[in-house]
Amino acid sequence: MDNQEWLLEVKDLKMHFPVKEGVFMRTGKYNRAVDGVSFNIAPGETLGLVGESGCGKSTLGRCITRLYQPTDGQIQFRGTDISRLSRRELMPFRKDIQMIFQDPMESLNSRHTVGDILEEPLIVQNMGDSAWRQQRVLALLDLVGLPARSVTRYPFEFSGGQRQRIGIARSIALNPQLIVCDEPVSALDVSIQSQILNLLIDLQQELKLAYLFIAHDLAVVKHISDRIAIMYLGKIVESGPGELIYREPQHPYTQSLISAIPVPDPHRRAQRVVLQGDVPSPINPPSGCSFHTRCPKVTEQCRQQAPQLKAHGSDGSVMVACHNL
Ligand SMILES: Nc1ncnc2c1ncn2[C@@H]1O[C@H](COP(=O)(O)OP(=O)(O)OP(=O)(O)O)[C@@H](O)[C@H]1O
Repeated sequence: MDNQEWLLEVKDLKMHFPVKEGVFMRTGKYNRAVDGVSFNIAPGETLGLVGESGCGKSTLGRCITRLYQPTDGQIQFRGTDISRLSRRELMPFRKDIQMIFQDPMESLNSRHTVGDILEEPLIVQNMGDSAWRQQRVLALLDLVGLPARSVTRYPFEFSGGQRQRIGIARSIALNPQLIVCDEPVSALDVSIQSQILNLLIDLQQELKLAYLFIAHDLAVVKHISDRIAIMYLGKIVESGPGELIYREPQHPYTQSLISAIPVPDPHRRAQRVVLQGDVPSPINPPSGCSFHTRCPKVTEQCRQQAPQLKAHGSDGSVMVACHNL
């Protein structure tokens, strides 16, 4: 894949939050929310990023959109490392990388009309005159399946699914190339989830978008992802083509996530991999392989030595970090 032209190349990315403790709120320890993550996304591709709550998915997404300044590592967007650019230097990239949030109510300004919300990014980026922007707002509403009369309404007047459509309309307003979708359907009713997922798939084809699609549930990313990366305690433990990850999960953690997806097949259910204990804290991650405290296949080597991602699977397209393969 060396000749591939990637849209996004993330290299050894780290985001360590200082933990303030004691009466003097001194910083001694760090929360290693993202602890050396590397992956690529091609133009128009969807990478599904899956892991339990607290594994660092949102933090990773916020680093890529540069809501956070990462502690270390690189974020190459179309060949430029944006990980350390200043606010001003980031301006030309802002329109290319957008984010959709889990809770549209929190991310949409409730005191603004939908028209104002959708026009705002166009104004910030100095795009067109007022008449052009009004047309653009109507076109955006049409793209996400909302009626033109929505422009004068406020976010609270819409249902959860409709509000997420507004969030999506805002994210595509500036014709981005990459959208970080941070659990965009997790807060929605199951019946609405597939409508929003289908909308995202349609928009991707129409607008040639690439997605980093974050979810805690493997079932949600199944239909939308070309490739999937599994994250555990700040690190990617397995990544590869979605279909292969579902069919032949290699890492014991991926196997446990796959086996937790309800299937009507009693044979599959019998193979359920149940993990012991809770996810350790990213402030004091375990030595060696950070999954070893919950792994059913743990060995002495796992306790002492952190495994590196290595190529596995029938065609070598799956990367897995496990000593026992
Ligand atoms: N702004 C912040 N300041 C300090 N610590 C943070 C901050 N944001 C996240 N963390 C910590 O970083 C770790 C990873 O959190 P993050 O929200 O990225 O995980 P997540 O996988 O997205 O989980 P969830 O699905 O619950 O949002 C957690 O331990 C969290 O407490």
